Amino acid sequence: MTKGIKGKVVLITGGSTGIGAETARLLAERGAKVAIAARRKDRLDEVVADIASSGGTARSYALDVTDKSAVQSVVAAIIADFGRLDVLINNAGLMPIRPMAEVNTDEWDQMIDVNLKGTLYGIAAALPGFLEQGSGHIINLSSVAGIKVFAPGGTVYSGTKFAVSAISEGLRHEVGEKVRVTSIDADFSHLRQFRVIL
Ligand SMILES: NC(=O)C1=CN([C@@H]2O[C@H](COP(=O)(O)OP(=O)(O)OC[C@H]3O[C@@H](n4cnc5c(N)ncnc54)[C@H](OP(=O)(O)O)[C@@H]3O)[C@@H](O)[C@H]2O)C=CC1
Ligand SMILES: CC(=O)[C@H](N)C(=O)O
Repeated sequence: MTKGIKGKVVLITGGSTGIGAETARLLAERGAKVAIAARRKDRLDEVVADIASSGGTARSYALDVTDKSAVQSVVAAIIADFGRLDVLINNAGLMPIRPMAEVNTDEWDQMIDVNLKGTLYGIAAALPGFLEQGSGHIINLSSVAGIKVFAPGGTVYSGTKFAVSAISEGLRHEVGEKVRVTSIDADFSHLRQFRVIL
């Protein structure tokens, strides 16, 4: 892979809002060809229109990252549309804040499905192609909550982010000679849209 982001094809999951959408705008401004994927196609299309009006290249793909075969299909569609994939940013994630004592197993499932399994499905869809082409970069959004447990309230969220950090480190050990693996321990961003606030 040549150095620099210009001309690279980058898939950003959770690109409809927040950090994903802003990253898409920034990378497109720097010359990347950006593919953004999330459930809300209308929001994705607004980001794509924004990028296009500034002269950048972007396409949107409706995607629920909890659907393993849909993640595979979107990666295949991006390769068909752009000719290749160079970078995967596993950004889709959610952080409902709630004490464990409330035992909201639906939210626990959601965080595990999106933050953890969604990240793994992204890796599963992109890694074989990256290994075959001998290059690629997988960037996983972890968190400071993946280093220090964010409790009370963010215990399960932290659990998913500890797992994302562990998987990133293990993946780097296993494939790091061919594929770059980065885990971003992001701190609080004003972009977060809190879905559940105590
Ligand atoms: N903001 C912060 O302070 C920090 C954030 N992070 C991490 O950064 C990432 C982005 O956070 P942030 O920008 O704040 O979050 P937002 O809530 O603003 O955006 C989350 C994105 O994920 C998408 N998403 C949620 N569920 C799914 C799903 N099932 N399939 C596909 N896409 C999905 C949403 O799109 P849609 O609803 O359209 O599907 C949206 O685009 C997360 O992984 C978060 O944990 C880490 C540390 C700090
Ligand atoms: C625990 C936090 O608020 C962290 N910044 C995150 O959003 O992951």
